[in-house]
Amino acid sequence: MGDPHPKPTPGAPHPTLHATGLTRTFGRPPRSVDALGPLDLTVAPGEFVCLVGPSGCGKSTLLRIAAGLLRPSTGTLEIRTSAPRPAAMIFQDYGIYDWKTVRANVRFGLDIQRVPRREANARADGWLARMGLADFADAYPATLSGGMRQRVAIARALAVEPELLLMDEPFAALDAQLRMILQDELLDLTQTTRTTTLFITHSLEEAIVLGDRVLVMSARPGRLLAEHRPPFPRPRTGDIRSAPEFTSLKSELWDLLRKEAVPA
Ligand SMILES: Nc1ncnc2c1ncn2[C@@H]1O[C@H](COP(=O)(O)OP(=O)(O)OP(=O)(O)O)[C@@H](O)[C@H]1O
Repeated sequence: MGDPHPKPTPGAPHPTLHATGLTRTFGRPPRSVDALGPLDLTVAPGEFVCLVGPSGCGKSTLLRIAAGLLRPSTGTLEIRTSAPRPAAMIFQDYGIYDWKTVRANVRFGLDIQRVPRREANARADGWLARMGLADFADAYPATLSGGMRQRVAIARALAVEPELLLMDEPFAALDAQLRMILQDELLDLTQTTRTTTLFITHSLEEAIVLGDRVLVMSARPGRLLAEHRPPFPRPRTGDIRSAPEFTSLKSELWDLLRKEAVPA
């Protein structure tokens, strides 16, 4: 495996994430499972890339490799950052700590980075305010709704000002209405911060609303089948959901996905 965090060449333009010939197999023959690839992927700085694909096609595997939680079987995945800023990952199960207050949860990554407490609290409070959670800084997560907990997880990930945001179905467990609200919030946030994002979802609507590019993966082992650029200029808002181009792109993507989703 290549060094996932190589030193950038000064002044050289570079993609933030670059995967080449990436594969991952789990287990040993005869019981091995080819989960992913081969797959080549480049995500440019500031780009928001959405990945859709049938269940079990290796999406989470790709994200875990990108997060440095899993090694590829072959190929390389490089993440180039211009500053020692981390990649932040949000899983669909939120991963927030019930025994910490909301503020302490949001401050978590900053504490690891040894940001002084006063500054860390101020940054955490700033993100809580942006996520509409200012009044809940001293509350414990158990007292929050699912959507509020998810916003805490997003605030925690963004508080470290990651150069790369890795999101694995972050809104999957939410009801449709809340999901739409959080999509719009994320759209607004990432268009302001220009955070490079790799976002996994089962929802084609979500992918089209959020993505500069929507990549469609094949059934396992997941390879890239197609790439679409939703034809909506930025900054965009959730209003694009009612555009005719939105509906036609959605049905085009669904046609592709339906062929892959049918079990062999
Ligand atoms: N640790 C593991 N050991 C063995 N097999 C694994 C492991 N992790 C994933 N797999 C297998 O690899 C394949 C891809 O899994 P992965 O979770 O990446 O898919 P996915 O596209 O994220 O699925 P979903 O959309 O259902 O969340 C699946 O067949 C899964 O069973």
